[in-house]
Amino acid sequence: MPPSAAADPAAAEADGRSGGSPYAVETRGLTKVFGKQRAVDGVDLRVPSGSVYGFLGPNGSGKTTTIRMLMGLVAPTSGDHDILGQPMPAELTSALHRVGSLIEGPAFHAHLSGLANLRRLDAADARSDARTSAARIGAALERVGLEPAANKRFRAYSLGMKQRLAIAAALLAPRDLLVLDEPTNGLDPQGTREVRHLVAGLAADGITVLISSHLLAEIQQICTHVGVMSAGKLVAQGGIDELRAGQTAELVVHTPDPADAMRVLSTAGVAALAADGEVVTGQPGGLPPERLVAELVAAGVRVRRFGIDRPSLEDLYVSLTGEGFEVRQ
Ligand SMILES: Nc1ncnc2c1ncn2[C@@H]1O[C@H](COP(=O)(O)OP(=O)(O)OP(=O)(O)O)[C@@H](O)[C@H]1O
Repeated sequence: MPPSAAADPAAAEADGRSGGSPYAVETRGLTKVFGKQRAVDGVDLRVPSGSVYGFLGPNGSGKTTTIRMLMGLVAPTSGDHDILGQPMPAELTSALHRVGSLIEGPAFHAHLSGLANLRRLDAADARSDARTSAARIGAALERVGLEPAANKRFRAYSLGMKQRLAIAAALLAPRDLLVLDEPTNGLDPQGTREVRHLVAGLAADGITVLISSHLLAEIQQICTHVGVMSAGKLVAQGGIDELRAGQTAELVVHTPDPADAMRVLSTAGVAALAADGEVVTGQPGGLPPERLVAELVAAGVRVRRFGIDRPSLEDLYVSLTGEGFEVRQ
């Protein structure tokens, strides 16, 4: 099942995965002030159950602080939130045993194998049942594709394998929600692909995933929803298609007759017209593109190139955060 098919809040609500709420995470006015700085400022996060929610924003925009508040690791200055339909922090214990997280990353021992590391972590968890430990560890290793390397020492793992082991540690118990803070940070392209593939698989199993990143390009292929943070505020949030559809399309005409093109296009209802050399841009009105081309040609305008571009999600991200982006596969 693709992630988008899993993102069915109604189904999640009906089967009780989110305690009757359509959201796996919902915050209301979540705020954290450090001294004079509002690191997180009135954030209303809505992570639909079954979604892969990309929590995006430049370094320092408040993602980690938000995630730490979600997981009860730091107290909000104001605001409140529910996790899997349970109010926090009142239901911290009952909600959080269904939530796996990768925030700072568990401390693994370099000289121990992946398997031995997971055994140690499982034994250290007071809630875990020793009788089912071997089966749960085996299942977690299988889920992240590390059984063939289970007996290798941690220090021999690639960066991607190390990160997959950290995700396995978060999966030692059955989870409805997985919260991953910058899981692709510092990974090479291969490691990034491994983590992306793993997250897509978990989403297909019906686990809601909240994944933060400062690089949209790294995670947008697997996200059904995104939220964009900038300077402590959530500046955009929604389904990927919905956000893309909300962007204004731009008409671009390449012509050696820019003045005539602007006159014709203006009459045809194109707004915000501008010319830069032989390139004319504007916001198309109600007329379909073929009519605009016909009007230009009929008026004797020489059209060398004509296009209507919908800005990409990257354009939206850059315009919202003022942040450049690196394209990494
Ligand atoms: N314990 C703290 N004390 C004081 N300031 C803090 C503390 N934790 C975070 N901050 C500040 O709050 C702001 C938001 O930081 P945060 O780590 O949440 O951002 P981020 O988006 O996760 O960025 P990064 O990806 O770099 O971690 C930053 O300016 C940071 O310096």
